Amino acid sequence: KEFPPGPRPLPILGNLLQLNLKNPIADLERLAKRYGNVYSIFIGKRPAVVINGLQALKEALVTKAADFSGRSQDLMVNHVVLVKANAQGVILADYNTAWKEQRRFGLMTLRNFGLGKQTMEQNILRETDHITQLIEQSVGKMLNPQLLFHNAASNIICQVLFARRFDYEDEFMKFFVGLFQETSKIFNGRWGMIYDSIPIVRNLPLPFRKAFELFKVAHEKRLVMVAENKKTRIPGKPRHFIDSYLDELDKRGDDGSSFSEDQLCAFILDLHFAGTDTIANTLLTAFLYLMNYPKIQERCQQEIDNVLDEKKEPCFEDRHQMPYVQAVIHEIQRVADTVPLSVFHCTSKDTQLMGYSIPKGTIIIPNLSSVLKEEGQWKSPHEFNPENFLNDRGEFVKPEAFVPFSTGHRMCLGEVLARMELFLIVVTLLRRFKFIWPEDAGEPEYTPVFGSTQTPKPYSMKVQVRSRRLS
Ligand code: HEM
Repeated sequence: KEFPPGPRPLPILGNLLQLNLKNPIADLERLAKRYGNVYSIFIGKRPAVVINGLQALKEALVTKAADFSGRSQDLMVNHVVLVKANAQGVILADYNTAWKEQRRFGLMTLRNFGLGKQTMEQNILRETDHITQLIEQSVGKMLNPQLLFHNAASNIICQVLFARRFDYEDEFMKFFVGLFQETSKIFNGRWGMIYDSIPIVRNLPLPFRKAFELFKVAHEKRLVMVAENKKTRIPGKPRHFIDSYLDELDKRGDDGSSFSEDQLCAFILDLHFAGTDTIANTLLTAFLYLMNYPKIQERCQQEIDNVLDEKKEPCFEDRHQMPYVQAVIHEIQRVADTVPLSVFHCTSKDTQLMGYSIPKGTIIIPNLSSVLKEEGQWKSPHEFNPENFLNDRGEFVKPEAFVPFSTGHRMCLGEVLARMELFLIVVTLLRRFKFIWPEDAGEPEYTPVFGSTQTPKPYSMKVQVRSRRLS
């Protein structure tokens, strides 16, 4: 059995020059046409296997999850995270007991702080009320929503982590939102690929140093946050994620487990990062499309008005009465393609995939983007069309190829929170406002800016009030 085929690598550079480093998605698609759904590329000297299409993705991440759920430990992103913290958190932790312990704790704590309960919905609605007020102030003017959604998403996850929200002008808020926006474009972007491919350039003063500097400052800020929190904490009475983690640390003492304050700092940065940039970029995509497909926007508004009627605000349960809105939100996530190459995985043992041999330690690139627009899986793979999620009776259905959160053991830990946020924010804003693409804005640009998370190119919107506030 052979290693997957792929373009011939150059010494030292690997396949660096054969990929458009600004946005390699089209090149990865071209290579799949030439070499098939499982092929190899070289990141410098290191082999990586790119997995395309649902069948191969499922075989790797679900059927053979135990072999394919590791994380490479020597990419730029690992070095950046480790620059100060002595721990990898959960996103970058390898597939081992430490990751399992941290992930289980994370899921349980998210549940305790309101997932599936009213508290989380209330937090989301409160933040949505805040952005509603800011949008109201922009009626009749041009509004750039770029920071608005990042600030809102950041505050929602901050409620879980610290039980507090920040003013949008607060330095803490501005620093972290800026950090997420900037570094998410460096990691899988051109400079990240150069760093990963050519080790001798790593100490040069190139743009990737910025990520190291920002993460150093981020770590200092986390330490202050944890220290301040300790002053007011009452053991056994957790108010938020940090308290719960410190309680767990007390309980475990020196039991040799993976729980530590370094881990805590890395974990809260993971959740804050993953919970902000993904949601904000999906919301930016949502309103870009809704403005440019006004009929779809109106149909959503009709359904929302019918279901909510005189109800003051929506709740997550309302989604079951709103199949069209559900279909639209899922279609937005499909075209938003927010995390196109997932987080890279790594094989944890010698294994096989679709008949090929893949040795332990090989970087695995799950090309989620390829599945989200795979022909044969969708009614309209290359168009924005909510029918992709509706059956003949107009009921909401979710095809198996809907994998924006990935699949298998490493699947997104924040999926439920993300779905709740997207539904409550989109429904609340569409109920209250009509969003209009400005006449002088020209043709919309749908191709996003590539990165570990993708962002729509900046745009402005016009807003009209369409319903009164209910009390
Ligand atoms: C639209 C929103 C979101 C999308 C599209 C998304 C997507 C993803 C993807 C593709 C992965 C990688 C999975 C893999 O390695 O196979 C991931 C991992 C992760 N996500 Fe999300 N995510 C979203 C929101 C969130 C939120 C709100 C949180 C925080 C509560 C979060 C926390 C995480 C964490 C902690 C991981 C790492 C899981 C692990 O390695 O075990 N995500 N997400």
